[in-house]
Amino acid sequence: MLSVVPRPVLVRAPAKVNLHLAVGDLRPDGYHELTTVFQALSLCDEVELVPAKALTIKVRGEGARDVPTDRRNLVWKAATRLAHKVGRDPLVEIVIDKGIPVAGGMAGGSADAAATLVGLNALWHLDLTRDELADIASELGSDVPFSLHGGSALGTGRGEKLLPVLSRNTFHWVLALAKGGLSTPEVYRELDRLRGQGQPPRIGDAQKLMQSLAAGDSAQLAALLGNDLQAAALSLKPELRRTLRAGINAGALAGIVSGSGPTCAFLCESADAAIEVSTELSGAGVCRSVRVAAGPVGGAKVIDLESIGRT
Ligand SMILES: C[C@](O)(CO)[C@H](O)COP(=O)(O)OP(=O)(O)OC[C@H]1O[C@@H](n2ccc(N)nc2=O)[C@H](O)[C@@H]1O
Ligand SMILES: Nc1ncnc2c1ncn2[C@@H]1O[C@H](COP(=O)(O)OP(=O)(O)OP(=O)(O)O)[C@@H](O)[C@H]1O
Repeated sequence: MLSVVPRPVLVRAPAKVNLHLAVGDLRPDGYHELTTVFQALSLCDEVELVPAKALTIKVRGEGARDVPTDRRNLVWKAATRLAHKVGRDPLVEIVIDKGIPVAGGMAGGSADAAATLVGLNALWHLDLTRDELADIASELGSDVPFSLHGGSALGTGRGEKLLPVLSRNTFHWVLALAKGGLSTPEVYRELDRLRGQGQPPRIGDAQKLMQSLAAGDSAQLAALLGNDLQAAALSLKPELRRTLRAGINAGALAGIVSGSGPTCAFLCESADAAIEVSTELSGAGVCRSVRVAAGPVGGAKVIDLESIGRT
């Protein structure tokens, strides 16, 4: 008897940078109230899903050795939670190809979780709406809803409540990947500690920044980038100060720690400028490696295998 080989589903999901990350007070549930403006970047993870006899996870690519392949992986949680909701067993092999730095403050695990939700929705023909997927996403992590949403968005609550933000033009970035990662909860704790000592000053509101996005003006946007977690990330990894200085010296319009760090994101005037900055920065010896990226791009989405030459 002929057995039919199941077709895999391939999903691509973007990294994010927080253009504005205003951290409010610590809530009783252990999260901080946020006002953040996210932008999804062309740096991506790819997640391939295929029916299997049991739930298994394989990881390859950027930093794969540091990613667990058991129930600690956010993808495991995404698959089991979705399967439970729809009353089936998560019998699927999931292969994650990492392009997003691990523990880099760019929502790599969240991208994979969002990709898994989108991928299983397709593989199992569930027809769940984006809103239904977003509800499950918010149970998995604060950044997961944005990884689904993509584009540019204003995030409130713990970052999971999203409103789309108008953005004109493409923005060009250089990302400086650090040696080693930072733990997100530790960075938030460090900010609370610094605030307990009366420092550092808080960034203001996001109105002007959103206007600069709507105008598509990168010079204006550069002047308005802000991240309350930056002081905490710099306190835990002081060498990032050199990285931020080196990006500016290399010709970037502005540099910022991405989310909880330690990746530093540099906004550049154009695609050509980003290539020049990346070349100079990689020669400066202030980071593990550099990447060029553009944003905004869309959220987690299924890739047509034929469109990439796979039949
Ligand atoms: C730094 C950011 O990437 C900015 O977008 C996010 O706030 C982090 O989002 P995430 O990695 O999805 O984080 P979660 O998995 O939801 O939370 C991990 C931990 O980070 C801290 N956390 C996270 C989000 C938030 N609004 N306040 C917090 O204090 C909490 O200690 C929490 O236990
Ligand atoms: N699919 C995954 N990819 C990467 N890390 C994962 C994954 N699942 C679990 N982890 C664990 O989570 C930790 C943080 O990973 P991740 O790459 O998501 O951090 P991050 O990009 O800093 O997240 P964020 O920006 O959302 O705070 C890693 O150290 C790793 O052990």
